[in-house]
Amino acid sequence: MRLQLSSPNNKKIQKSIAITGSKSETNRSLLLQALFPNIKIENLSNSDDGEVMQKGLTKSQGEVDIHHAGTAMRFLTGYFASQEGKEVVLTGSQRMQERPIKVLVEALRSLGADIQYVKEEGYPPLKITGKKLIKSSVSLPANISSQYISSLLLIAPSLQNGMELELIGKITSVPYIKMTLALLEQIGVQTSFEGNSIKVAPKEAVEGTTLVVESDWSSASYFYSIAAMCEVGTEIQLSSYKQSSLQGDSVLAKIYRDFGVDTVFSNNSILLKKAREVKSNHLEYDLSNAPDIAQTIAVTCLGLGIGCHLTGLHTLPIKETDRLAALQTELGKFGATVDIDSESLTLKAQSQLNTGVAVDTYNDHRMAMAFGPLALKADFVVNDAEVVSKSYPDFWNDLKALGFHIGEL
Ligand SMILES: O=C(O)C1=C[C@@H](OP(=O)(O)O)[C@@H](O)[C@H](O)C1
Ligand SMILES: C=C(OP(=O)(O)O)C(=O)O
Repeated sequence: MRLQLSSPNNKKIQKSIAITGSKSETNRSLLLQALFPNIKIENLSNSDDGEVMQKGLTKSQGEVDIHHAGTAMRFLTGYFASQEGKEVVLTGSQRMQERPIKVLVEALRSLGADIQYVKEEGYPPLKITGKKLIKSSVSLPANISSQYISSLLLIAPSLQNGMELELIGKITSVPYIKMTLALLEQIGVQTSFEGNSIKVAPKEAVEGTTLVVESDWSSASYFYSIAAMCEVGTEIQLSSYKQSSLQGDSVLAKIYRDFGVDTVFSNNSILLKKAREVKSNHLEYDLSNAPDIAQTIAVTCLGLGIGCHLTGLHTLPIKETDRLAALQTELGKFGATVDIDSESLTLKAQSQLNTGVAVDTYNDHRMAMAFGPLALKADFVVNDAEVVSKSYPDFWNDLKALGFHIGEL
């Protein structure tokens, strides 16, 4: 699906949008529910990633295909490895077969798991023969993906002795690890995280608990970007959010103050208010704790003619696409000068945007969604726009509700 995007007629937007549940909280909660059936979940994500996770958890034999969902791939690897009697081949899209999983496989093997590579060593698909895992101590590198750590933590309470993890090297995407631990605490599991050591106590059963999934903060980022590019006086209300979030991307409320957007928390929602014009012409952020909002911020800067230097982006090359390369190419189509290295991106401030651009999305929902708000500044085309369903299927409809002109080509 190719979409032609152009700006709303009125750039002082006043609207409310309900956003689907966090895919990260959803996929953790679903796994915990599979282990402890007394758990109930509210505000589940309607995303593709949530759906493949839900479906995957119902299988005990044969092939389980999780498409592009990194969390489902990593979390189900730990789950199936620890389920005696289940035997599956866990696979995903072509891109998923290029996203590394060796660190997790080695860690699980050291706990006694039986996992074989079906094709290339270190990458999905995986043949997993579930076993009762007896050991409880494991150490693993922590600088590649926090999802490996969360995968282990999620099964930890179901092991007879719980788990002790030693994290090696600099820990990346830390808020996602803390989110996993917080959800374990919510179901009554004892955990501790000190320095590079995490401990999780075993738990035989969980009393009836309801996990209420907060809406997705990474999805909210696109509305922060819209508010930033709109006229002063714009107010966009998003639900359901809370001030003490488990999601690291809630740092958006702080970051977007630099773009003139204030956040007011009230009654389970946030109000994004474009309160003032931006004064800076260069901004710098370390996003190692919030990698999923890097694309949004880079595009906001482009739209506002602000230069930026974004660091802590070492995980971007192994996400849905190589996001550093993809950003350089697609920002470049609008005339931007972008330098990248293995962990950073630098965008030069510029005031003019090229027209007649078609943005490619590389099977990456965030490439499509990050560029969407830029229609406030220039008309352009988005290729393969349906990719948004990975985390936010209603994205284009919600943009239409804000007044964006969106037509299928
Ligand atoms: O645990 C999670 O839910 C996630 C962790 C992050 O991945 P990395 O830890 O690989 O950076 C993030 O990018 C991803 O969208 C979701
Ligand atoms: C990196 C992402 O997803 P995952 O790793 O779960 O595929 C994302 O949603 O930006």
